[in-house]
Amino acid sequence: MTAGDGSLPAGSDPIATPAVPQAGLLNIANVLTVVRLLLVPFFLWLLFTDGTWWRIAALVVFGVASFTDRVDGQLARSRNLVTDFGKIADPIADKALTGSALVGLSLLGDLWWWVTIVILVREIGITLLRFVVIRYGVIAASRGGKLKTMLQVFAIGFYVMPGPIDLLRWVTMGAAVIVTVVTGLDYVLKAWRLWVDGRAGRTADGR
Ligand SMILES: O=P(O)(O)OC[C@H](O)CO
Repeated sequence: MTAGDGSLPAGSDPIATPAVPQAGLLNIANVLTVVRLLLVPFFLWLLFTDGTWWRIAALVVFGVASFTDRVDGQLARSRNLVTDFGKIADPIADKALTGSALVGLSLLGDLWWWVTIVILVREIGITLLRFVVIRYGVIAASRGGKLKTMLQVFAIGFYVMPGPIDLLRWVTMGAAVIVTVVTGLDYVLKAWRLWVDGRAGRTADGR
């Protein structure tokens, strides 16, 4: 979505009124989203390299990439830099980062596969569901969805972090899985309501 269409209000002086700034594709929020995507293969390379210091390096890269997720959203909203590209690329970049980390950890034997599969099914399923109901409305990220992302990031961080912190790993990942499933079901309910209301609206219009 652009910041505006750049047109001037009726009757306004085109010389005295400054042009409405438009959010270009190449803005700081989108650049951070792309940086996050580019960090994914670098993170995986570090994760699969044997040794404690490589693990710490992977943790740092994962932390930086996750931090860009917080910053780009805030910048986009506060500086009116929301674009269609950002709306689509931002959640994809989030899910590429957490999804690849989960698959990487399971491939290394550090994380149970069922955890990775449950989270991936929810994330991919809800992303597809959003596209299916888009003609009836947008299912925006809920507070629960944001909490879910935060819990996933901390849980993955603890799994990447070297050291005897298994209890911390299990507790945070357990919480992440529960919130992931519950928010997924909540989105399914929202999608169902949108679908039913949308179809009812279309029938009432006679279309
Ligand atoms: O649960 P979702 O799919 O709405 O994702 C939430 C976002 O990652 C929050 O930034």
